[in-house]
Amino acid sequence: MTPEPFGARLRRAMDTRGALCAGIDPHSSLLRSWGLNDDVAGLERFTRTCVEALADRVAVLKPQSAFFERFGSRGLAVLEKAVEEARDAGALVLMDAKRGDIGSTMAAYAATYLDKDSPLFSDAVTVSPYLGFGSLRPALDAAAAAGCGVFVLALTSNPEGAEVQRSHVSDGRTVAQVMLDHMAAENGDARPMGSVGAVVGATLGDAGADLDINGPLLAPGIGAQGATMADLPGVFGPALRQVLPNVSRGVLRHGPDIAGLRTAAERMTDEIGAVLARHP
Ligand SMILES: O=C(O)c1cc(=O)[nH]c(=O)n1[C@@H]1O[C@H](COP(=O)(O)O)[C@@H](O)[C@H]1O
Repeated sequence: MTPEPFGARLRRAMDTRGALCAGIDPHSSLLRSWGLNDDVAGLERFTRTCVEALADRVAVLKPQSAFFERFGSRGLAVLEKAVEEARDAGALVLMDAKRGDIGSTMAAYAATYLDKDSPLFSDAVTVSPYLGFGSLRPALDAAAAAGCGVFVLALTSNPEGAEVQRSHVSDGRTVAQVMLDHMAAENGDARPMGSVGAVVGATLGDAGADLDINGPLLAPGIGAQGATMADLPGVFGPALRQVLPNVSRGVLRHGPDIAGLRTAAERMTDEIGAVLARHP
């Protein structure tokens, strides 16, 4: 049986649970502020609390792989368990791995995150196209076959990204626009939207790019990096309904109290709902 495409699953999750992607980023400073040690036991406790508080209510959970990898195999075991439990509780899991490599190695990354028999099998994964969009082909194909998604970095939230992403290619487009055009071609006219998403920082002020890719637009940068939900219409314009705002530290700093985490996530979800209501 063909699996339901990620774009359709995400659209439903955003429409029913609200458009929020909550990050699970176990920074050592956050572990300490939660009264936990910066060790595997602290990581496990932190992660379990996030999943328990949020997986049954937010549309998407985005664990940042690096914070788990830094503890080696025992950190990865915590991540594997979190992915499984979060998916069981109804959240879509977007693995923030930002992988990008030559095609043959990309196939191994695809097998890691997008093969249903892998212990880290996730609903979607973040990838970097800056080895050339075509290098992502193994991940794009694996995602399509498994009903998964791929979020491709386009215009990142950090100020350093512009020197690469805003530079121009010979036909006058920016590098980021070339990537966005590839994403639009991948998504075609899929309904309700395609499964290839773009990452576009909420911090950008004005994206200055054509974001009409018929796919989701992951918008990190809200909260700790200074952007707010109210900035989203200015950045995304007519593509606002495709936007999936990501908040990590802005929610996590309200832990370890489960109710505190839930209230923070609900407030963020309500804020994006209010922004969408004002910009129908
Ligand atoms: O792909 C991402 O998620 C991402 C892309 C980007 O351009 N900027 C960005 O901040 N992120 C990630 O989004 C999260 C933002 O975290 P907070 O700043 O704590 O909300 C981190 O996990 C980043 O790695």
